[in-house]
Amino acid sequence: MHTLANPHRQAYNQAMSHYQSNSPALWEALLPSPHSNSHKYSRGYVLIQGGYPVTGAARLAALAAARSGAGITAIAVPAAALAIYASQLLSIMAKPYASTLDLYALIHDPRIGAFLIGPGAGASKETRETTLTMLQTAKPVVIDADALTAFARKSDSLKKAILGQCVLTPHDGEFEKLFGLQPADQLPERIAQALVAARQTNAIILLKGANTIIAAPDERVIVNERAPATLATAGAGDVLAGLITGLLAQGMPAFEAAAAAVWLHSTAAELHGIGLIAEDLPGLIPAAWRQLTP
Ligand SMILES: NC(=O)C1=CN([C@@H]2O[C@H](COP(=O)(O)OP(=O)(O)OC[C@H]3O[C@@H](n4cnc5c(N)ncnc54)[C@H](O)[C@@H]3O)[C@@H](O)[C@H]2O)[C@@H](O)CC1
Ligand SMILES: Nc1ncnc2c1ncn2[C@@H]1O[C@H](COP(=O)(O)OP(=O)(O)O)[C@@H](O)[C@H]1O
Repeated sequence: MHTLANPHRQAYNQAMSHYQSNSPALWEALLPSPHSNSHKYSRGYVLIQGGYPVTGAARLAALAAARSGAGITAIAVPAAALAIYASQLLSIMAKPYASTLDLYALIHDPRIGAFLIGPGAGASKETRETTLTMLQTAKPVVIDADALTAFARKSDSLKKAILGQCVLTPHDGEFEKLFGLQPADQLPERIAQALVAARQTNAIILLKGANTIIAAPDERVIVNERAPATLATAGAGDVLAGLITGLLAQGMPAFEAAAAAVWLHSTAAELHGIGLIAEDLPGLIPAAWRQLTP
């Protein structure tokens, strides 16, 4: 039995033999594109849990989801925070909820294609329960930031709850809190740990860093080695989470959606160059997309 702390030699070998460097050839054919008969709902509806008092993170994620081509992006916001969210959103909708029941009613809208929870959500019991409610729909769910921390050392309960496609997007600190193990520095060990975590949770593990590892429960691994260090800036991870969710809502499979999002994110940062802040990234996603073969 492989464990995160002690991945078996076989897991190392698998890691190194399976690992592919991120490139459009691996996922380009699965990217969504609009059709002449598309309408906004058919292009994918993203629902993001918005937090309070940390409100910027969900808005950054929402901008990225919308720029990925999702037809509708909405943020479920606590009623007390509606004015804050609405004051800086135009095409993105803020959907207020006054109670947990209201929030769960928003989550059960049959038109929703994918969920994101975590950016600015607060690492609380409420966040954990909302995550479980999203997972119960069996629709794709991206679990990021505080929603990962809300399951600190509870990755078993997460596994039991994952019914559909799910992407977990930890940085090293979040990986450690969730799985109780600090990711290794060396790439082979990191890949092996991400693979074991993917198998243990039955989710895609996207372990962020200078090299980002995307590992699937069925042993597939992609490593993104081309991210510029300017991405080490507050909110860049929130943008990435929104981008993945937007691609999932448009029907892209989770492993490829994660790899494509990481590639677009790196390319957007490269196009900007020095002085990048997270706000710059969503607007550069279309230019990054245009770098792909038409
Ligand atoms: N504009 C905004 O509203 C922003 C909100 N954010 C939100 O702020 C909350 C806290 O996010 P944090 O990422 O600070 O999470 P945490 O506060 O949970 O974890 C950060 C801790 O993990 C440690 N750590 C270890 N390896 C790390 C790594 N590779 N990268 C980052 N930290 C590492 C750090 O030393 C730090 O103590 C989240 O809800 C997040 O979404 C941030 O994303 C930044 C932008
Ligand atoms: N040194 C680095 N070089 C390249 N990319 C990096 C580096 N450090 C972090 N990144 C990327 O920047 C993003 C940071 O995300 P995250 O740590 O979640 O930040 P935040 O929570 O502030 O949004 C991730 O996509 C990560 O892969």
